[in-house]
Amino acid sequence: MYQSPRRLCSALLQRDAPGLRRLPTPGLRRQSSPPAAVPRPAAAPRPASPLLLAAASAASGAVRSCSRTACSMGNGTSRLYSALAKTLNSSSASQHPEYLVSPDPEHLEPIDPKELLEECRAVLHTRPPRFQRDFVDLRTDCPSRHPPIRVMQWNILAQALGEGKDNFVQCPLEALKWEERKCLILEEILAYEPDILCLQEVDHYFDTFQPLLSRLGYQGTFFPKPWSPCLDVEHNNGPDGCALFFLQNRFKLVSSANIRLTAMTLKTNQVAIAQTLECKESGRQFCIAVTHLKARTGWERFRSAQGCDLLQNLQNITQGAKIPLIVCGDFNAEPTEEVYKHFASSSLNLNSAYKLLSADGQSEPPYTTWKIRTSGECRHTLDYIWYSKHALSVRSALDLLTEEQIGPNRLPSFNYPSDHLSLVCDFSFNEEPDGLL
Ligand SMILES: NC(=O)C1=CN([C@@H]2O[C@H](COP(=O)(O)OP(=O)(O)OC[C@H]3O[C@@H](n4cnc5c(N)ncnc54)[C@H](OP(=O)(O)O)[C@@H]3O)[C@@H](O)[C@H]2O)C=CC1
Ligand SMILES: [Mg+2]
Repeated sequence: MYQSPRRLCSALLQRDAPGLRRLPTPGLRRQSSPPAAVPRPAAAPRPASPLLLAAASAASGAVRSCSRTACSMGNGTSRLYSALAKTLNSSSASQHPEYLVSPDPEHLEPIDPKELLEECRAVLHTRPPRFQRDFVDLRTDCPSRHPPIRVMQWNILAQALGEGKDNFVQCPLEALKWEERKCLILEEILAYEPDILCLQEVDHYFDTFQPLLSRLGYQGTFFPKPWSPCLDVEHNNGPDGCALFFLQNRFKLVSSANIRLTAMTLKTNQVAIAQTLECKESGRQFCIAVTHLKARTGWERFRSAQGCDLLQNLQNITQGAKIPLIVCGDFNAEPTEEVYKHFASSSLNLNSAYKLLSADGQSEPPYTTWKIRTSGECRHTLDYIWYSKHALSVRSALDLLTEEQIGPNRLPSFNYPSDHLSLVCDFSFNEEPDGLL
């Protein structure tokens, strides 16, 4: 049985990365006696229109050519609102066919994460406080010489699906307003400072996540679903898909593959991104992948086939497990499903990181998504972070929200932006991986 973890630690505080840029998150770090919720400090009121007007030019591309001289550092608020404000109507990814191409980071002015956080808080000042979650210390005996790699897995809920298709009957539409919900998503990312961010249901890549996260030092890749259901929603913002971001000061991109998953040799509507990264501190390479498998009951065999295809692709990329692997995803499958069993028994020697939060290390958490649809309450474990169990160790994992925190109306809510919880783990390389990875 899954039990509440006991070994709590403040991994946000412990996770030092000497010589590396860490994203400071004042006010979000743990206190010695953690409250159930993290209050947002009094925030400045939203700036007047001139700042929002400045946003238009930034998000429409001017930001890329805005030199330090032209945008003085003194006007940080203006620059941040420029980045935050929704000004682009990126109506479809067809406007941006080069999914792999990120703007040259040298042409993007860096954002101070603290300032971005303050901007988010200013937008969110009428919302209830965000929930407190703790990292659970899972450290094994073998200390690592290098700072851990923090990986975040999150189905952030596509804006078009949340407003148009998902039928979250207990969630008021007001709670889903993009201008505020995007700040809740950004706040969550800024709170946990992931080195690698694996997202599903991203339908605001080009106008929100790519420009902002690249200015925070991330390199991003987006692969939309070929027939995204978002496109059926009126006033959609383009297709949803998977996105993968990594911190450029920690990793070098070695190779990248956008994979359209097949099932029984047929091309499907589900995708994955797999990248080989090299750690700049240790020189060690590993593969990181993100996917979102087919949803809904009745599609179990289809998901299983998609999982087999993904495993085969990953086998090829890792040259039969010669480099370690981390696979993040919304698998849309409970641990009882065939696709889960394929991953658990694969020759790639994978383990599911969140099992380590259970007392016996063998049980998945009771839920990673919890929502109420017209059909009733849906509480499921669908999201996973798989890792090469011989080559990598999980040093800590972020605990899930409790039922009490989630509340009677479940997710999404005014406090939490998605129907899926984020999963966050700290990994380290084992110094001497035993035998085959
Ligand atoms: N124009 C065309 O020719 C085509 C259009 N399509 C469109 O795509 C859709 C199917 O695409 P596909 O990729 O297979 O989608 P999926 O069945 O995988 O689901 C799409 C999204 O719906 C969410 N979802 C899951 N269960 C429910 C539910 N009970 N009610 C509402 N939403 C739910 C899922 O969220 P989560 O993962 O969080 O559970 C997921 O993000 C079609 O319905 C159609 O709209 C598809 C093919 C061709
Ligand atoms: Mg969904």
